[in-house]
This record gives sequence, structure tokens and C-alpha cells, in this order.
Amino acid sequence: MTAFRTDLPPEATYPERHPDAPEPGAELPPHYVSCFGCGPGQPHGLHLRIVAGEGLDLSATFEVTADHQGAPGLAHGGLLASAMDEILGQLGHITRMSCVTARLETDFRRPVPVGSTLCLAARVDGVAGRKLYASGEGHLGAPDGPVAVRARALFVQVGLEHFTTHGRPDELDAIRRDPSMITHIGDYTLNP
Ligand SMILES: CCCCCCCC/C=C\CCCCCCCC(=O)SCCNC(=O)CCNC(=O)[C@H](O)C(C)(C)COP(=O)(O)OP(=O)(O)OC[C@H]1O[C@@H](n2cnc3c(N)ncnc32)[C@H](O)[C@@H]1OP(=O)(O)O
Repeated sequence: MTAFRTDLPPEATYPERHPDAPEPGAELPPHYVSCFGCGPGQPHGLHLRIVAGEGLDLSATFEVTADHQGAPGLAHGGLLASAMDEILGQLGHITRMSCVTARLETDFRRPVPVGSTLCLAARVDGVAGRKLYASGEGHLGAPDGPVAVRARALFVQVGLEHFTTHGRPDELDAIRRDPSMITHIGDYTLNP
């Protein structure tokens, strides 16, 4: 059988829920006001509202609208992958690791009609140094509804310089003028 590059390596550990993680049941603040996945100030975005679970897990609902179509009346697969990327990436809130996606694998199991609600669930599977392994699903209509999309991902923890080095100056300057545009989801202290 093929070994996926998101398979947990033997040295991976299952971390503790970080003491500064959002309380179970709390809605996570958007990590950036203009984020396509969660930003309230992003008119073209998914506007995901993500809620912390009891452990190393998150949930969210995604309302699929006519703006999200690929085929007539059906959600675009890339949009669904974006929704999974967002909720999986926000698991850094629970471990307090500021991460970016290195690899995202997505299985599309059922078509997702416009007008449906996709109930997203995501969890940390393990951490190895800077690498955070995660998986999740999107259920049609209800948290125990049929699985329409399934994803596994590898995130890599990065320091603040990842964003300050690579981000466009206009947006970075706007954040410096108004730091409330972002919520730091980790402390940028890199694990060995
Ligand atoms: C005043 C301003 C303040 C600003 C503050 C901003 C706050 C924002 C806070 C939080 C943001 C959260 C955002 C969530 C949004 C949703 C998530 C996204 O969509 S993120 C966007 C898409 N992703 C990228 O753009 C990554 C692009 N890629 C990279 O930048 C690099 O490739 C990176 C960082 C992923 C790795 O680069 P390396 O140089 O740091 O490290 P190396 O050594 O290459 O990799 C580390 C380990 O990971 C493995 N690895 C890397 N890529 C892999 C892959 N594709 N598959 C498997 N393994 C991989 C490597 O083999 C290595 O493993 P071994 O340590 O040797 O065991």
C-alpha cells in the first residue's frame, strides 16, 4: 500500500490541549480579518465560524451558496478543499502553533448541492517537531450526516518572519496600523 506523505511518522506524539487554547464551545476569533476562509471583512470569503471542541478538535458549519458552484447547482471541489484547509489550519489555535499548510489531501465522496449545510469536523492526529498532522470531514446536513468530503493535511509551524518576509507590504502596513486585524494563533516559538 502506498504510504501517504501525511502518514503519522513513528516519532509523532499526541500533544496536550494548550492551557491558552480557546475554551471548549468558544467560537474562534478570525486569525485575519481578510482571510478567505474565516475573515469577516472578506466579501468573497467563506466566513467560516469555527468552534473549539473538548479536546484537540474543532467544528464549523459551511453554508454552500450559489457563489460556490462548480457544476450547475453543485459546490466546486476547490472551494470544499479551501473550507477543509481553513478548519484544519485553525487547529493551531488548540496547540498554539502558528502553522501553514504544507500538504492537503482531499477525497470528494458525494456531490454537495447549493443550499446545503456542510458540518465540518477537524482534529489533530499528532505533532512531530514543527509538523502538525490533522484530519477532518465535511458531513452533509448534520454532524452525523453522510460524509461528502474527507481531508488529511500536514501543517508546518512557522515564525512571524514567514509572514513579514513573504507578505505584501500594503497588507503588512495595514496590520501595523491596526493590529486588531489579526489574532495570533500561536506564539511563533518554533519547536525543534
Ligand atoms: C506584522 C504582520 C503580522 C502577520 C501575522 C500573521 C498571523 C497569521 C497566523 C496564522 C496563519 C494561519 C493561516 C491559516 C490559513 C489556512 C492555511 C493556509 O492555507 S496556509 C497557505 C498555504 N501554504 C503555504 O503558503 C505554505 C508554503 N510553503 C512554505 O512556506 C514552506 O514550504 C514550509 C513553511 C511549509 C516549509 O518550509 P521550511 O523551509 O520552513 O521547512 P522544510 O524543511 O522545507 O519542511 C519542514 C518539514 O516539513 C516537511 N514537509 C514540507 N513540505 C512537505 C510536504 N508538502 N509534504 C510532506 N512533508 C513536507 C519537510 O520534509 C520537513 O520535514 P523534516 O523536518 O525534515 O522531517
